[in-house]
Amino acid sequence: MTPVILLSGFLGSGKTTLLQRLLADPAMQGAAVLINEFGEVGLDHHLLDRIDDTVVLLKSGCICCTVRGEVAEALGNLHSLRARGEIAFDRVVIETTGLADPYPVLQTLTAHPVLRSHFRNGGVLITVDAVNAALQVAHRAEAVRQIAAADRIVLTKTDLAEPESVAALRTRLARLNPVARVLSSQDSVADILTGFGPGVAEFAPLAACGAGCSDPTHHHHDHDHSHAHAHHADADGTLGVTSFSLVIEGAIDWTMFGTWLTLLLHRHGDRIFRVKGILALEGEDRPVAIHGVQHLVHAPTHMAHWPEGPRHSRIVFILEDLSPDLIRRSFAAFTGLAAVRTAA
Ligand SMILES: Nc1nc2c(ncn2[C@@H]2O[C@H](COP(=O)(O)OP(=O)(O)OP(=O)(O)O)[C@@H](O)[C@H]2O)c(=O)[nH]1
Repeated sequence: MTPVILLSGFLGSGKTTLLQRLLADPAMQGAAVLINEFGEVGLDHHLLDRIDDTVVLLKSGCICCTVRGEVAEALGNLHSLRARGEIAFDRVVIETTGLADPYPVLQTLTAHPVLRSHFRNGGVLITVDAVNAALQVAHRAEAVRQIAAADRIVLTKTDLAEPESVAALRTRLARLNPVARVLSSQDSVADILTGFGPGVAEFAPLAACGAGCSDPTHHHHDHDHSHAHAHHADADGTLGVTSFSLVIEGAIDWTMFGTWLTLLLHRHGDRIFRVKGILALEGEDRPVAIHGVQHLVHAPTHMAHWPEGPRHSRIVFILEDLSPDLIRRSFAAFTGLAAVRTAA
């Protein structure tokens, strides 16, 4: 039975960064990877820098409400390819969207008539952002569900947070999920992986079930249903959580862009869960990856090379109750650049 590790954690909490580290470890050389992102434009597979037949990008959408079938299909395909000797893998890592409830994905594994005889739950690894988690846990049930479903929690960005707030977060996490082991992204991959992969026990019983309960034994259809709709713009005009992207032709001036992004997140960060993008910057041959999470702007990083296709800047936003138009207008007014295309 091939173990399936579920890697989840709220938007921007460091899943792809951790995955990249894990995949570089010899113990994970044989891992196949499924990536699911919220929104129309997937960037994570580019940011991961590993492209082969064992990396599968699932179609956009929320893994917990729309693409369960796709997870099953993708796992089924991987299994068939391996059975025919076309690829090899000894475990699978699924990186879910930051808004996913891990439980339905695990349910897919254990309930599917075919998959259940080839794959097993290899553990739930959750990244928790030490800078933003307090806000996320207070306002987003998904963040609580992910923590409650964890076998192991990796605290990220402890290097950017005050020690007292990290200590308070650890106390909060222990209350939400007393059985998960909590490590930090500063820990070695060996420590993070110990107890993971083949041979791991089935996932631990959950404690501390409240509003964000993800205990399988407490899971009801009604709960699942309302949760699914909470991700999307409501029919009555309430915006809800929306995703859109800006595509910009031509090189961007970094100083101007950085100032715009900082001001935008300063003003609206509570309602901007995530900004990430690949930028074509003036004077740079290589693309630059940018990340923002709520009020936090991360240092930009150079990517190794451009992904295939036109070398346009692409910036993805995930917003709550904020109009994409506001972002578009603000971007155009500040930078003087109009997006050539936007996807809602
Ligand atoms: N300083 C610091 N930055 C980190 C750490 N972990 C992640 N980051 C940064 O956080 C930003 C977001 O990281 P990602 O790995 O893309 O987060 P993600 O959870 O995959 O994001 P989504 O898939 O959009 O939900 C990037 O700029 C990372 O470099 C950490 O431990 N310390």
